[in-house]
Amino acid sequence: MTETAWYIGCAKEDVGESALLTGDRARIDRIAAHLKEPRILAENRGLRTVTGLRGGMRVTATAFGMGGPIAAIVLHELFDLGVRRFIRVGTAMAMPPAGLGDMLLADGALAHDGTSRTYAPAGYPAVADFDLGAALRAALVKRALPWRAGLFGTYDGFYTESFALSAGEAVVIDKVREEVRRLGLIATDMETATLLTAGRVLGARVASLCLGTVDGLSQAKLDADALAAREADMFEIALDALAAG
Ligand SMILES: O=P(O)(O)O[C@H]1O[C@H](CO)[C@@H](O)[C@H]1O
Ligand SMILES: O=c1cc[nH]c(=O)[nH]1
Repeated sequence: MTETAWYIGCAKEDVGESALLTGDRARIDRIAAHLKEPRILAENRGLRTVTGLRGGMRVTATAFGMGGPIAAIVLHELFDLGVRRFIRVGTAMAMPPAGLGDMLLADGALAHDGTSRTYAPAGYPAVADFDLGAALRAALVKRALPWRAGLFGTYDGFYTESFALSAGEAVVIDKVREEVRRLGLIATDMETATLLTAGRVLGARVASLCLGTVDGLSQAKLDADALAAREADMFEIALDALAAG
């Protein structure tokens, strides 16, 4: 009997050597449109996976939902199945000088999450793979799109550390925001540091490219048309980088 990974439900022969990791499961079908001969694989708990071809190379894309714990489970299972290169493609809150609609490339990230600490002690650097980062930079430069590279911050608490729904929450979140600005972080999300850390410790090469969909100061959101257009660019850039790097 073929052995399948516990949560993502895929077997070794289902996956490629490289993978895109993203939050929203609906993105998997949209990523499939950028691949040749895409095959949607098992879906369990909303963890949807597709494998297809890009320039002759087999590429897998899996959606993890939201948050570091489940993102690490997905990366860990794909690693166990033989995947060795990962690019997170997702959305993030952009902090000035980065702005709404910018492509945001993580050189590394502040690991303010809990899951990173289960892979490595505090102080362990969450750093992107150099070659994948260089390939992403080259793919970004080729396109006339606004982009920034720098450090991300990864936080577990969406409504407690990132996005305020009330004036009381805004007071607390403003303190996080002050720290983010003081440290010169260009973006915050919920998984980049987790994936960079877990991947590095396991022996995988990991990078993260996100679209700035929320303005860190005003909490304004990128409109749906711009998001759809930029998301397609982000998939192309990540897939080009995997082909090159
Ligand atoms: O767009 P994705 O990949 O889901 O990433 C971001 O979106 C979710 C929160 O808005 C979190 O998962 C965050 O990191
Ligand atoms: O504001 C945002 C947007 C995307 N992802 C986040 O983690 N925060």
